[in-house]
Amino acid sequence: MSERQGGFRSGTARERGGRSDRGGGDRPRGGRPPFDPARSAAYEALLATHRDDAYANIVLPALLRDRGVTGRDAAFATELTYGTLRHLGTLDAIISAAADRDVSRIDPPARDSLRLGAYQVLFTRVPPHAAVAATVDMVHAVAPQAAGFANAVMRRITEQDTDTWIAEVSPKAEDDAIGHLSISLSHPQWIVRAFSEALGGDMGETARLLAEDNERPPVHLCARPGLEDAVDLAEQVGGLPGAFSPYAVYLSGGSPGDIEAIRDGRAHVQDEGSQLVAAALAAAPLDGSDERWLDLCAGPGGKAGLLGALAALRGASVTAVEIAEHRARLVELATRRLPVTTIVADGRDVGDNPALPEGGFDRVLVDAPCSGLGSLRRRPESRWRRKPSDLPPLTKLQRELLGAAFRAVRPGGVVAYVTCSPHVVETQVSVVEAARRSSIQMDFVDARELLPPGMPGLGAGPTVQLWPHRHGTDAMFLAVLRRGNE
Ligand SMILES: C[S@@+](CC[C@H](N)C(=O)[O-])C[C@H]1O[C@@H](n2cnc3c(N)ncnc32)[C@H](O)[C@@H]1O
Repeated sequence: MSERQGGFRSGTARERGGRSDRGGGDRPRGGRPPFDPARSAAYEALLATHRDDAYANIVLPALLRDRGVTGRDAAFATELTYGTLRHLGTLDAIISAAADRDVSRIDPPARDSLRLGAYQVLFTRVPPHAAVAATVDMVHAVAPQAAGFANAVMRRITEQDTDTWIAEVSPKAEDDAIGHLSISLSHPQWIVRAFSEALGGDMGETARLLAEDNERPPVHLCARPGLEDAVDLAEQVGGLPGAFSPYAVYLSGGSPGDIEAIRDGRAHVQDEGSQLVAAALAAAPLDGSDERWLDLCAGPGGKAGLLGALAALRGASVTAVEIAEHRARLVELATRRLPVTTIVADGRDVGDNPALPEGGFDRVLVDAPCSGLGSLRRRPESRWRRKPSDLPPLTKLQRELLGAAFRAVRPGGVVAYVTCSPHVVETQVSVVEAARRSSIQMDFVDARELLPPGMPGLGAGPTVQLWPHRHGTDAMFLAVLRRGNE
């Protein structure tokens, strides 16, 4: 990468004689700007997310690995990258005010350096003088002509605390509640509007949700029923059993890949909400046969792993359908030694594909492709990448897949419709529309009764919306429908 594109010179930070202290350090003799490995990795990762549309959670670990950045430096790089991406809306508003020009008019290399610098000053404990020095050094390296400008902007940013800046750059809540939350809690306006609609217009609760999206997400494990016990697993990993799912364990640190139970297929990584909605399908009461389960959108296989373990306990089996070949392979890996058959197919081909006969299944899961607005805390850049125009093709697909699920389930059998999005267009509207358009009679089952007793904040039913700020889970939506006995 050339200097003009904003990349650092080749070689690792250490090779270039950089320092790894978080304060940015002194300029080394010889006048060459210092680099520290954490900040340079964060800078490159940030650049890649908008230059190459990269995913931070893929590009950053690769950068850290390639450069041999580990331990505290790796943790700091991760905090800088993810934190800057999550708070980008707030940071850009403050940088624009401090620079007296819109961020879109600042060259990308200087802009990304300023974003990282402003994040350190406003949202971390890095001493402001160290954040300023490190940012100016970074700009010296990636956009030397802008070093004086960056110095002035950074110094202005340190002149006020975070709350004062936010009050200055965001509209007043009483004048523009959506605009206020959008800037102060760093989400695009259309997403704030969608969340507030799903929360019945409660702006206080919307603010709590947005704030939760800006936190580092927890890692949840699923102890596969019949193979591992959640309390035992919690002890093994030094974590805590989950609050709601009987299979959940909250991991407090360390890498899931190092856990023996995960390596040998007794457990897997899965958000607790995702566990709850998959288990709800298995919990729905059923008259008659209960042997053939179908997961119509299975990749990468989190829910198929849990359903497969539950099916094994009951002598049932799961057909896992996935349209993308590489994701189907992930399902196969995730369900080894479980009674799960994975097929690469279009889930809408029920009745045309011999593996997907009409009326051939007792329980069907549609974990539909969706906007993913319910897991923004896990994908820090995605709130800026998603657009309202993504929704129409997704909702069309959701309704078609649901229609196929209605055909696939036998009379008296149950269908669970799940999204990792709380957007009402993808949740309530999709499910009601699909039921209305289908010639098959489908009746809502109260999904609240299929979740662990005593779970708070489940609303008035029959569908359920889980929330990060209420339940500590991703914002999973669940509707359960039973096919009429024609
Ligand atoms: C939300 S993800 C499913 C997550 C999965 N159930 C889990 O828990 O790991 C949706 C999946 O549906 C797949 N998909 C999209 N269109 C499909 C179709 N027409 N038929 C089958 N699968 C489809 C996507 O490739 C994606 O892997």
